[in-house]
Amino acid sequence: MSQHDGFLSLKNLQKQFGDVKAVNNISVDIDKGELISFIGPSGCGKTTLLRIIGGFQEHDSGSITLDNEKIDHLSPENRSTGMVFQNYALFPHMTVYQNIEYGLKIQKLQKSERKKRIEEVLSQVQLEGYGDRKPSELSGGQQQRVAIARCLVLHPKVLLLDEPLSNLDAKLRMTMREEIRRLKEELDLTIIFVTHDQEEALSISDRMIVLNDGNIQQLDKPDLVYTKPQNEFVANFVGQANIITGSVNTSDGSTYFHAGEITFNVQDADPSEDAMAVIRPEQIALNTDGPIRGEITKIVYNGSFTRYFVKIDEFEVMVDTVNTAYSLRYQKGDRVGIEFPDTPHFIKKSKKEPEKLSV
Ligand SMILES: Nc1ncnc2c1ncn2[C@@H]1O[C@H](COP(=O)(O)OP(=O)(O)OP(=O)(O)O)[C@@H](O)[C@H]1O
Repeated sequence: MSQHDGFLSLKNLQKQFGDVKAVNNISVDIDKGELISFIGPSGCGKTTLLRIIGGFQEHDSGSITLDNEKIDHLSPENRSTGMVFQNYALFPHMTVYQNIEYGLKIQKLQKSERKKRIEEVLSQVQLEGYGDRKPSELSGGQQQRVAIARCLVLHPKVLLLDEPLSNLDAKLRMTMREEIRRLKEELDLTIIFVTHDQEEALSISDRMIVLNDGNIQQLDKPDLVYTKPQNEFVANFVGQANIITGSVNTSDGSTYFHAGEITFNVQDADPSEDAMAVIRPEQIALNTDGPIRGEITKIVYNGSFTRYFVKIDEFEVMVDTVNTAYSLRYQKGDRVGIEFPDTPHFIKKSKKEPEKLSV
């Protein structure tokens, strides 16, 4: 094994359905105890990739190793991977206890050992005392915990979660994110977490894999995906971005980026390239007397912050301002000064026109 092989190692995984390359030559090394999310728009291949790892979908080529063992040829039950499905897939006629016991019976564990393990896992997911209930007598969040408990009780090496929180309301989603992080820390679990929700991926992951059309667009820690997106797709899919296209040139030994009235001093850009500056809405400030001026064309109130759309020459930028008791409020039609960050993040201009994405 090379020193780069991870606890879970995916090598050149490939899966094609007809003409669609659902998973296109994906290689990733995942560490033990790491929570890694697969994120991307509908149809980008995240569920297919997860199902391949869990053994529910055959791949065309490539290999998977887990804890130094090649697992490609093993059936799902023999892989030491536990999959939690989006709809939980609990048996409705069985109690919580029986649902969790099911896999242990298949493994032919003795009754006393089963009881010990079930009590332990019910405590881990904070459902002590719920063993006799049927799934229909539980809230969505509690059903989710049972689904996770049913996997954990089998002591999997990797937990595979397919959009696990999508059926829960916004508040419960936040609680369950913390619960999943707590379980990961307490049990040193390795978790793969599929979601299309960028905010969820940013807040729960140790690292995230942004996918599009079966390809990895970026694999990084959440803060780097957000602050240093590798391309226009990532900049648009994870968070909201002002993407300003400009020209790069050199004068007096320094390299500059120009877009209309806006000029940035750029350290690393290649002067021969068209570049794009990626500026998050909260990185721009509005003031009353700055030199770069624009007009407010639209205002969207979001509770904790207000988003202003500001037209400067031929382009428009989004600006988010936190709503404090002291923040200035502007009106539609106001002329304002616009303060850009000193050093925005630059990406190379995409060769093809980006797809329009709804996020
Ligand atoms: N069994 C199948 N037969 C044919 N095509 C499939 C099959 N499963 C997936 N696909 C196609 O493969 C691509 C990736 O699908 P996949 O379900 O992995 O995407 P996803 O990112 O999980 O999407 P979603 O968020 O909508 O679940 C899509 O174009 C999909 O239509």
